[in-house]
Amino acid sequence: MNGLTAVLRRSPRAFAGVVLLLVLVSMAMFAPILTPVSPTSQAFGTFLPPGGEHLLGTTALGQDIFAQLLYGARLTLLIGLTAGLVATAIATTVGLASAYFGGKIAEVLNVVINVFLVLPGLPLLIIAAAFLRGGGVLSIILVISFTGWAWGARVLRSQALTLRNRDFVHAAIASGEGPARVIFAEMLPNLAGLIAASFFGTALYAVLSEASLAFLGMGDVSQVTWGTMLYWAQARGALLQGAWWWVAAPGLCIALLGTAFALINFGIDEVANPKVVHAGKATRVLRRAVETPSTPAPHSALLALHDLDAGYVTPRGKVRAVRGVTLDVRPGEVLGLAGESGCGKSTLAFAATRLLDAPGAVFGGQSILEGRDLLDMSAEELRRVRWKKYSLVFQASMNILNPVLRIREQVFDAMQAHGVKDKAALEARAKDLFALVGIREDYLGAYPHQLSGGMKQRVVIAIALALEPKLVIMDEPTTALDVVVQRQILQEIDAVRRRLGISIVFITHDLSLLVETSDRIAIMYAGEVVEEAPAHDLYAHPKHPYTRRLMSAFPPLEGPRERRVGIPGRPPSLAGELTGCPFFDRCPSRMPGVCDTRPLQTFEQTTGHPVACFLYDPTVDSALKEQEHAPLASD
Ligand SMILES: Nc1ncnc2c1ncn2[C@@H]1O[C@H](COP(=O)(O)OP(=O)(O)OP(=O)(O)O)[C@@H](O)[C@H]1O
Repeated sequence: MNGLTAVLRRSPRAFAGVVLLLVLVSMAMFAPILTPVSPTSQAFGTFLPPGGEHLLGTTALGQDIFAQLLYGARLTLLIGLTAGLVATAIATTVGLASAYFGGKIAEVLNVVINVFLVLPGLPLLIIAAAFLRGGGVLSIILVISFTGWAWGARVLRSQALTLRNRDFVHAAIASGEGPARVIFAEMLPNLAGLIAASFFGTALYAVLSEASLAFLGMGDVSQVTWGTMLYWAQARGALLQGAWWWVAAPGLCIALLGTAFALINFGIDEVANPKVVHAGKATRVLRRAVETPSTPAPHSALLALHDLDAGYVTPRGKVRAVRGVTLDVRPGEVLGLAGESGCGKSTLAFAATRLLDAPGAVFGGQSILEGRDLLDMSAEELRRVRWKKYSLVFQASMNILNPVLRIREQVFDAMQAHGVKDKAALEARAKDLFALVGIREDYLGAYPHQLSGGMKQRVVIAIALALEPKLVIMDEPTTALDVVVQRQILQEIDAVRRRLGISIVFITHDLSLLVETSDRIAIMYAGEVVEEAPAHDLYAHPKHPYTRRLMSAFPPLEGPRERRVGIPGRPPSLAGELTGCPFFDRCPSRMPGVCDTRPLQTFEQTTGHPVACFLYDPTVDSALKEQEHAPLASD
């Protein structure tokens, strides 16, 4: 309704079209009031010209043309609007299904669309009408719908294909929404303008087709429509008899109806705001969650990764971006995950939550959440647990917000997909969540483009928290925002964590930020976790040479400002097998003959502070450990 008001307010053409359509509809509705004469009554003189008793004259059989026009509007409109509706429904279903499902289903549907597109319209219409002759108005509607849906399907499919790849659709799928919900609740509102345009276009086609069929005598000529009026005028030689009014009246009405549809169509095009329809750049915020525990995980870990191996299958072979990672996330803690860009942090997050899409793949290992291996779950089990047990927030995740849905609906969506139906409960929860992440509740009624980046990111965090998952994985959730907003959001995340007692995995390359916000920190390098320790311990006593280097690359939390040094060299390629320590080439403490030849191992000198470095291997000679080396590789 709001959409219609907007179209009418902003487009004079649409306004004119709607007024014209209303006039024609009123003619049909109020026909008995507007004329006392029956359209089939033959009680008058033949071929009487317009004027006097007969406003638009009479036919060869002495019927009143004005009465025929009013009553004829009923069937003509009924056929036009119903056929438009049916054809648009077919076009929308076929177009969206083809875009959503892809693969074999799309191939079959595309063949069907293309076949209907290449079949010549009018002959097909005539053959189909001849086949269904005698079926009355219903058969005419069916014939027109059957021949008129393919163009709309093709246009909708193209637009839906671009939507299908938008992040908010990926996010909706990941958050457990089924195909019907994704198609109808997420994609369809974005296509509303196009669907409406398709409807009016098809309705116009239907009116013209009905007129053509009737004119050719293929329709039900015993009924009064504007088309059959033309048929009888032609059959009785109206123009030869000089009775132009018999042809002009229905002809003009058909033209006016066509104009009304076309004007509305233009108006929708004008108003279908590209900012809204094509809004938003990228977004990568996904929200997900996991199901109930069957057995408690070892070490009471909430999430336990065991020897997780994951990466990408490329034409040149496998990229092993995550290499045998074993890591626990404990209840209620913030686990920070840090490392240089490209070390596999995001791949780890996606693999652990089973969200790694092709060409990504999990090559082995386990990801056990409350006793259940996520990697072993069926799609349905996974759908049930995602978002309810765990959720994810990614960098620029605000782009998962659907640009044409109000924020409220999108916050509700998450909860509704997991069974919360009561409107009052949804509203109350949404308000609570907004208070939690520091947004005024009146923004629930806003559209995403009315919010700043920081607010959108908070909305996404609110959505990720909607079902109070036990674990929220945040992959650079604030990197796209300015420092002040970043800090505020991080403080709020921490407050939420304390209040709800959830665990957070916080991923960033900013180690100093992690030291401030995390309970424990794991350092990743070349796909492996090379050091893991309580945040304060890691800050005060970093053990791995890589961690030390990483630490010195960031400003200290306190004390005078100093020039920071980067880490010379580059990480190794993850495409091949790595022998020994992956940091060997860049390590100032490397021990040739040890670090580059032995399989990497983890040593735990201090409890709770394991480190994958031979400097902590008690079997290695301590004299060897004291040598410093310049890095082999340089930037
Ligand atoms: N689609 C892909 N195909 C092949 N390799 C990929 C693909 N996506 C990522 N990689 C590689 O996987 C490795 C790990 O990437 P990932 O994005 O997980 O790292 P990251 O630590 O999260 O980096 P950043 O901090 O920049 O996001 C990188 O070396 C990257 O080049």
